[in-house]
Amino acid sequence: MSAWLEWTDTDARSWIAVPGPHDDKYSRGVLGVITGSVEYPGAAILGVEAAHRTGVGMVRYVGPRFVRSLVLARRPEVVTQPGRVQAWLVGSGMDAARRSFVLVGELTRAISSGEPVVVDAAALDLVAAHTGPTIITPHYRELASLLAKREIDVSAADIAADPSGWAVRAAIELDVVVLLKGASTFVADPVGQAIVVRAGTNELATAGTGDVLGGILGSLLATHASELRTDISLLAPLAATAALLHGRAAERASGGGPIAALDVAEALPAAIATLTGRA
Ligand SMILES: NC(=O)C1=CN([C@@H]2O[C@H](COP(=O)(O)OP(=O)(O)OC[C@H]3O[C@@H](n4cnc5c(N)ncnc54)[C@H](O)[C@@H]3O)[C@@H](O)[C@H]2O)[C@@H](O)CC1
Ligand SMILES: Nc1ncnc2c1ncn2[C@@H]1O[C@H](COP(=O)(O)OP(=O)(O)O)[C@@H](O)[C@H]1O
Repeated sequence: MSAWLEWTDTDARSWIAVPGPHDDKYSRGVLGVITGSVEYPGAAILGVEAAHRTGVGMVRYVGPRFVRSLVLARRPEVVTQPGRVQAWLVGSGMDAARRSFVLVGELTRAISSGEPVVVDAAALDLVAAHTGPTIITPHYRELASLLAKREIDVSAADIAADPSGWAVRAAIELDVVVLLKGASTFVADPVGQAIVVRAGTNELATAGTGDVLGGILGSLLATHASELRTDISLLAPLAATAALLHGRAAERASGGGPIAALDVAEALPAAIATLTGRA
């Protein structure tokens, strides 16, 4: 039985990298992104927007060609040339049933690159290829189908009834950090770290907010890539920090009213300024 640490603003503060005078775009970290598809291009835009607004040296978007032009139309600062990256975000906004052979190869190469990686949505079934620091970001249905592929008979309803227990079980079973999404977010790693994040608003129950979370987390991994190389235990607090930041940005965007996912991404800079005491 894990003892769950409730993550606070004070905990999260020190996990957000603030650039200094000696930083440049490469020293801050480059996030490689393979997300979006003809079916779900918006997920790529949401993740890229959130990554930029969390603070990162560069976003290198190398997802499907059709999506690149849409991402560039929204964010001209995105680089679409392949090249070195310090972390990856893969899988949001894709349909596993429609992945091409080439795309599966690209996703697998990123997951097995040894760099820190966030594996979301339609790349979850490829997670066994991981070789470096890896976080998966399923919701209940996604975790249920991922575990079913490993012959663990569990439904989304079972996971909803015991999300903390299933987060721990999945982290051990898959040997990765699990960030299990829901009204509360449970982060578990294979060696017993267990963190719950309750920041946010129920208004987050709207399409695309998970894609925004992926971008936030990718950004935090890219900006901590050198520390992660020597200490994989940093993944869980970074994941919890991403969820807390996501929640605080959502509260700010909502102000008590409804939100759309892009509003959450746009509220990130102000949420970070407050959290890091620079507001
Ligand atoms: N703007 C975008 O491009 C967005 C893209 N998204 C992407 O969409 C893909 C699928 O994500 P999901 O979380 O939906 O995947 P899930 O596989 O969890 O959900 C799909 C299932 O939801 C159920 N469902 C569909 N419509 C329903 C309805 N009207 N009422 C009740 N149940 C219904 C069906 O059983 C369906 O098989 C992911 O790749 C995700 O990243 C989502 O994040 C939403 C926003
Ligand atoms: N009722 C809720 N209250 C608070 N947060 C929620 C609620 N429902 C979902 N969330 C959060 O919203 C996000 C939804 O992500 P996800 O299910 O992947 O949606 P999408 O695939 O549409 O992006 C997650 O961060 C999750 O923790």
